[in-house]
Amino acid sequence: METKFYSLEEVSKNNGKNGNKLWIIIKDSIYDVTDYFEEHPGGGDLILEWAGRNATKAFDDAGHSSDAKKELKQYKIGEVTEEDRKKKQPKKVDHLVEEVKENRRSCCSYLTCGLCD
Ligand code: HEM
Repeated sequence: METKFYSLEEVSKNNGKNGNKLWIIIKDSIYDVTDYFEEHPGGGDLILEWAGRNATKAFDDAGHSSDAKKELKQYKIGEVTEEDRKKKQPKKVDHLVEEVKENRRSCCSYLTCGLCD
């Protein structure tokens, strides 16, 4: 079967919301996990969090078994266009908020280091 190519923008529309499909990207391949995510042994939320986005790192970090990697293959529907493979996907806002909170915390600990009572 011929490989279908989708842009990151098209993938991002398939975010599982408002009746849209739920697609995720793992290593430039696109997977339609609409009918799978609720059966996911690690819980549906873990997959939902990556809906319409690149889940490669999360998938690898979870240390999936070879069976899990085999299972993944059956959901493949296409690949990211050559053009878009080089593009970085925008970070999720939640992550940025967390980063800001972290920075603020280290700022506060600096101010309350005990030297300026
Ligand atoms: C279609 C995509 C995915 C498939 C087919 C899949 C499959 C599986 C399978 C079969 C397991 C059971 C353990 C194993 O065999 O490794 C598992 C566990 C797990 N998965 Fe996934 N997974 C997918 C996506 C993801 C994503 C995107 C994440 C992101 C964080 C994730 C996180 C985890 C975690 C943390 C566990 C461990 C759960 C536990 O042991 O309690 N998975 N997954």
